[in-house]
Amino acid sequence: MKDNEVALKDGYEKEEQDLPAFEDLEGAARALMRLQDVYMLNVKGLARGVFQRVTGSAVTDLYSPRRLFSLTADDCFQVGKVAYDMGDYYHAIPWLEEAVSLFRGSYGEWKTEDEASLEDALDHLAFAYFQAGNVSCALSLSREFLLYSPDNKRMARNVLKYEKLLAESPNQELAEAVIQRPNVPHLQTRDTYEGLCQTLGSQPTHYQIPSLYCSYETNSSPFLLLQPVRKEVMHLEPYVVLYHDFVSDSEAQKIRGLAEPWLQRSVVASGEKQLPVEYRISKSAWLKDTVDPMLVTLDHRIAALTGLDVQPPYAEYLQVVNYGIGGHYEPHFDHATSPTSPLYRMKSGNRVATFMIYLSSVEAGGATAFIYANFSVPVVKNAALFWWNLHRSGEGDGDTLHAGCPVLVGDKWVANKWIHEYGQEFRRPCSSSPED
Ligand SMILES: O=C(O)CCC(=O)C(=O)O
Ligand SMILES: [Fe+2]
Repeated sequence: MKDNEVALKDGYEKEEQDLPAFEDLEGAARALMRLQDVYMLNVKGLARGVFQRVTGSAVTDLYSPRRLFSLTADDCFQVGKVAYDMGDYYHAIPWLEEAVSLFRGSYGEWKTEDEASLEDALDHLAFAYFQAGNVSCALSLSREFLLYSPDNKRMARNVLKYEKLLAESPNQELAEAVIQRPNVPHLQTRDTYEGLCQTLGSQPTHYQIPSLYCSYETNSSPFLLLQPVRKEVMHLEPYVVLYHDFVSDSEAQKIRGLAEPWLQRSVVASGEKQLPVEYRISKSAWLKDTVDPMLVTLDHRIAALTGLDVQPPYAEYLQVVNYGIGGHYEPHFDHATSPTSPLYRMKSGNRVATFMIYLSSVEAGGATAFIYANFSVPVVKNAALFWWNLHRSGEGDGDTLHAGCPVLVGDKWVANKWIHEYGQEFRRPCSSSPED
C-alpha cells in the first residue's frame, strides 16, 4: 500500500471506534419499536416525528414537538430490516411499508447516504407478508418489484409460487394477517405497565382519597426544622412518597456532571453475575461520597428525612442513571429475591428502601410505574421518590413491583440511594406481622 493509503486506513481505524456500529443501529431500531409498542404509536406518525397514540379509531397526541424531525425512507428500511432479520414480521411490516411508501415518493432521486432502494424495500416487504400469511400482498409487491428489475429470476419464481398458492386456495386473497407481537407473552402485568406509561395521572387524585395528603416534613430533625421538605403521599400500601425540591437545580446539575465521565451500560443481577439486558436500557455510574463533599451533604439530608442510617455499608453508593430516547427499566424489584444475589455481598442484608432522586425533567414518557399498586409518578425534576421494599418482617413486599417507562422525548436522569436492612434496627423496628 502507498503511504497515503496507509495513513488514510490508520486514520479511519482511529475514527471508527467513535462511529456507531451495528449494535448501535440495532439498539436504536429496538428502541423505536419499544416506543411504538409501549405508547401504541403509529409508525407513519413516528417516522414524521409525530407522537400519536392510536387505539381503534381514536388518536391522541402524546407529545407535540415544536419542530418535526422526519426519518428517511432508508432509516425506515433499516429499522424494518432489524426486525425482519430477527424473524419479527409484526414490526418489520409497518416499518417496511413506510420505507416503500417513502421510496416510491422519491423514486429517481438518489441520496448518497442511502444504503437501500425501493427494490430492496419491496423485496423484504413482500417476503415479510408471505411469512405472515398474506400471499396476495406478497404477490402484488413482488410484481411491482419486477417492474423495476424485470430480469430478476428469484422474484419471477416467487411470483409464480404466489400465483399458484392463490389459485389453490383463493381464500388466501382475503386473508388479513393477524400477527402477534413477538417475544412478549401476553401478561396482565404488561398491559397494566403499558397503560400506566401511556396515561399518566390516571390514578385517583388526593382529593378523592383523603389518606393521600401533602405536608411539610421535618421528621423532627434539626436539619429540616428551618427548611421542611414538601412531602406528597402517593400511595399507602406499599408506602410511596414524593419529596418535592429535594435537591436544587445546581445540585442536580453537579451530580449529573460528576457521573457523566463514568457512565457505562447498566447491568442487572442475574444469579451471581451482573449482566447487560434488554429489559434495562440506560447508562449508570456509582459515585462514592469521597468524590465531592456535596454528596456527604446529600446523605445527611436523606438520613434526616428518612430517619435511616445511610453510611456504608448500611446503604450503597449513589447510583446515577441516564436514560436516552427509548431507555427504560421494565417491571422489577429493587430488593433481592434470591439468596445468591450479589446484593448480599455488602453483608448488610437486603435493600430495605429506595430513595430515588429525579435529576432532570423529561419532555415525554419516562414515568415511574408501580404495576401492582396501579399508579405512576411523572418525572418531577429535583423531587425524590421514597418507598419501602421490605415489610417489617424482612420479607420482600411483592406489591413494590415497579418500572421506569421508556423515555419518549428528552433525556432522563435519576439517582438511586439503596438503603439496607442492617443498621436500621432501632430506626425501623421489625415486626413479625407479615402485613407491616
Ligand atoms: O427510572 C425510574 O423511574 C425507575 C428506576 C428504577 O426503578 C431503578 O433504577 O431501580
Ligand atoms: Fe427500581
